[in-house]
Amino acid sequence: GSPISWDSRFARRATRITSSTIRELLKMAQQPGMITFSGGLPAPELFPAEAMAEASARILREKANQALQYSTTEGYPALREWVAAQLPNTQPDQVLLVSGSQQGLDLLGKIFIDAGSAVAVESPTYMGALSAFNPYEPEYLTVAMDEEGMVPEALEAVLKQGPRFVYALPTFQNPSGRLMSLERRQKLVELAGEYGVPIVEDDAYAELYYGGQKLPTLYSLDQQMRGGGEGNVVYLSTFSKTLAPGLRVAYAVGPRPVIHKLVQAKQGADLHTGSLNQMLVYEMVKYGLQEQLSKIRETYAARRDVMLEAMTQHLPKGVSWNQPKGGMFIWMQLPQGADAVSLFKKALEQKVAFVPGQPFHADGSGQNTLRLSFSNADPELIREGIRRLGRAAEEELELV
Ligand SMILES: Cc1ncc(COP(=O)(O)O)c(CN[C@@H](CCCC(=O)O)C(=O)O)c1O
Repeated sequence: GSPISWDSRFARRATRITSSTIRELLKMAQQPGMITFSGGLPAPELFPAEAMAEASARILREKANQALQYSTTEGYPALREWVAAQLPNTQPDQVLLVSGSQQGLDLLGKIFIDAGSAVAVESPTYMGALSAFNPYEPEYLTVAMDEEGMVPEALEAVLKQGPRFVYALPTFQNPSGRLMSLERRQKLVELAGEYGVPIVEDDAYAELYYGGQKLPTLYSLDQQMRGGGEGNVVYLSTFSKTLAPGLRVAYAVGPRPVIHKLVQAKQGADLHTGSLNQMLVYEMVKYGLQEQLSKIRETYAARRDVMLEAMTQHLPKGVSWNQPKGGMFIWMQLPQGADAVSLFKKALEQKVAFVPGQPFHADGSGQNTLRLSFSNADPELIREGIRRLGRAAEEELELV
């Protein structure tokens, strides 16, 4: 018979499933000699591999059955308790361990989004969230930001349209690096409460702050505003940026009805998060992560400073960027009219890679923006990579 046209056989939602720009670019950046600032990858030299080797050997010697058998969807009890203890007024039965916060985003899309539902997102926002939500066919309402985060007037105009939830990254936002001010956090929680719109707080970079003190989570501000009780915020965070992303262990915390529904959705997705990996994560965090966290903060802050200095030295005028106080990313704007994808191609010729910014914009804008990750290259590579980027940018901007 005639060859099968699979495209015509896929479900309608499959047409909303496209490849992750970051993952595709990471593949292209595999070329020898390439310096890549693409993925938000932790520095591998900081993985506590030796301690993990000992801990996993001990787990397999002493608790092989629990580590290798099917386990509960909710997650490893001791780790649930540990996570609950990190957040105010939170019980273990409000915690679900997930296979990366990426799975948390997918499950949240699955339980909250119908075809055509309005979903409020920042502009720009984490493209992985858009990839997770897209198959459920939402209509995105984008909320403008300034350096302090979402602009309240823009947020209120969007909340009035009754979105299923607001997806917010208040702490060292991916991709913009922005830190939402306390005042804006309070405003967001108040307005969302007033309009009865749940908040999904993605706090992947909570611990990656370089100087300055931690600001309260939306989750805790919401608790305070309500004087305790179950709030309006589903909180996501992960062990990927502080321990190891390859373990795929993260967590969702929130009101019991939401967590219960997420558990049911997860049962149909992957039954449960890897048993051994959860037990290993618990062994690594039960005595605290302070030593690991201070190593990470010191290393990433230094790499950020080297990149910022090199950018000042090598990038042509007309290019602008932020000074992130934490996280892994520097967010750059080319002059209006310049095209970051065209620059990306010239940069590949110079053997340097980054992530063009348009895929971070749910409304398709952002053609002149790009994201650079500073976490996964040593200072010498960062200087050389930015020198190369400067050459590519000179070429690109001559044409504008
Ligand atoms: C805001 C935000 N939320 C969730 C995730 C996914 O983290 P998990 O490892 O799934 O916990 C991430 C990870 N984003 C990285 C990782 C993607 C890299 C890759 O696809 O390999 C990035 O933006 O480059 C994130 O930034």
